[in-house]
Amino acid sequence: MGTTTYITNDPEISRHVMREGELFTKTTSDPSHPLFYMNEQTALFTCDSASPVFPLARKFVPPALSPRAVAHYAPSIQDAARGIFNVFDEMSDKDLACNVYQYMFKLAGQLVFRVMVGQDLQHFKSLNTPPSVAIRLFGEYLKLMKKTSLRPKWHGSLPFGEPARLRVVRNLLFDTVAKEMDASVTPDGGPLPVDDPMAPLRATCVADFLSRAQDGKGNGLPRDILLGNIVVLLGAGFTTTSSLLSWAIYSLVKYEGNQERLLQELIDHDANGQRGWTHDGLHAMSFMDCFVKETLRLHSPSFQTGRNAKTDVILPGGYLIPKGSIVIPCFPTIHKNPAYWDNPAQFDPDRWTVPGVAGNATRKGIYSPFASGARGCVGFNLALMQVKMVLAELVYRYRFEDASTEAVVYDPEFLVVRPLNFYASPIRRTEWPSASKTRE
Ligand code: HEM
Repeated sequence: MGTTTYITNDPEISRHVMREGELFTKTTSDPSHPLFYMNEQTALFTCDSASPVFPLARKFVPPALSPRAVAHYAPSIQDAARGIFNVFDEMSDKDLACNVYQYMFKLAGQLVFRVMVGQDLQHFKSLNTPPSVAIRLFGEYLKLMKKTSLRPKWHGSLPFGEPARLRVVRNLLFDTVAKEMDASVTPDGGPLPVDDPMAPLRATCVADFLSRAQDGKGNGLPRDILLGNIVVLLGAGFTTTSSLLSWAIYSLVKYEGNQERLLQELIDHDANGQRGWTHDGLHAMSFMDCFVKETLRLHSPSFQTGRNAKTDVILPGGYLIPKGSIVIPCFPTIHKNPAYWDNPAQFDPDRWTVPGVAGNATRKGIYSPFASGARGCVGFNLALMQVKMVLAELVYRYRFEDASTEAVVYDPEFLVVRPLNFYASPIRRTEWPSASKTRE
C-alpha cells in the first residue's frame, strides 16, 4: 500500500533499472512487487536479489544451461518435439484446427520436462491427452497463489478454502517434482565440478547435473534450494516457451511469405524429415534466426519485470523515482517504441539482417525479451534452441493455415502474454520445393 509503480517504454531507463546495484534491485518479498504472490526465497526468479540463495543458485544454475550444455540436449529436444506429429497428423487427416496455445502448452511441457528431469510426459498419445499431473498442479498452484495474494495476510492462514488448498497443491507439486528429480540422478554418477564447462555433458538432464554439481570446496546445492530451483526452472521454462511457440506459429500464418521462406531455408540446409538437428545446425539458419528475433520483438511473452528503487533516484529524462517505488520496464512496448524502431507494428524479419543491429539493440536495451543484467533469463539458450527445433520440425512437415474467427486476445492478468483464441490447422505437406541454386 502506498507504493507507486511506474511502467516505462524507455529503453535507457529500462537498462538502468535492470542493472542490479546501488540503485535498483529485484525484491519479490515487497508486497507491491508484481511477483510477490509467488515469492519463494529458495530459488531464482522468485527470490530477492539480496537473499543468500541468489548468488548460490547463480553459481550452479547458469552452467547447467550454457550453450554447450544446451547443445548436448539437442537429440532429446528433437525427439520431444517430434512427439506432436502423432496428433498433428491426425488433425491434418481429419481436416481439423486446434487452439494453438493449448497444444503448444503441452509441447512446451514435454520439451522442458525432458531437458530438466529427463521425463517423457507423453502428452500426445491422442488428440485430447490431458496435460500431466505435474503440469496441472503448476497451473492450479499459479492460479491459487495469484488469487490468495489479493486477500489480506490473515486469509492465508485459514485452515479451509483456497488457502488450505494452496498448501495442499504446493506440497503435491513439490513432492511430484522431488520424485522426478531424484529419479533422474545417474546412480553412482559421482560429483561434477561446476566450474568445468564440459561437466554438464556428463549429465543426462539438468536435474542430474544440479544434483551432482559441486564447487571447488566440494559443496553442492542444499536439497531445498536444489528442489526450489528445479520447480522454478520447470515452471518458468514451460510457461514462457508455450507462449513463444504459439506466437511463432502465429507469425507463420499471419505474416505472409514467412512460412515459405523458412521452408526454403530448411531445404537449403538439408532438411529431409530425418535430419538430426544440432545446436550449430539450427543457429546457422539466418532467416530462422531473424524470424525468431522478430517474433520475440513483436510478440514478447514477458512483460512484468519489476525492480525496486533502493534509494531516491533521478533517471534519464529527469524523472525522480522515490525510494521504495517499483519500476516495470514493459518489453512489449519497448519493443514497439516508434522512437527506436522503424515501422514498429510491421513484422519484418529482414530488419535483423542489417549488420550490428541485434547487438546494438540489445546493448541499448531496445530489445530485451529475456530481460538483462544480473536477474536476466538463465534459460534463454534453451528457449532459443527449443523454438528453432520445433520450427525446423513442424515447418518441414506441415503447412499451417490460420483458422481464427476473431481478433486474437491475451489475458493481461497472466504472467506471460499468450494468445488465448488463436486457431490454426496443420496440413501435412506432400511436396517440397527444390534447394535454391544459390544456397548458403
Ligand atoms: C521464451 C522463452 C523465455 C522468455 C521470454 C523468458 C524471459 C525471462 C525474463 C524476462 C526474465 C526476467 C524476469 C524478471 O526480471 O523478473 C527471466 C528470468 C528467468 N528465466 Fe526466462 N524466459 C524464457 C525461457 C526460460 C526457460 C526455458 C527457462 C528455464 C528452463 C527460464 C528460466 C528463467 C529463470 C530461472 C529466471 C530467473 C533468473 C534470476 O532470477 O536470476 N526461462 N526469463
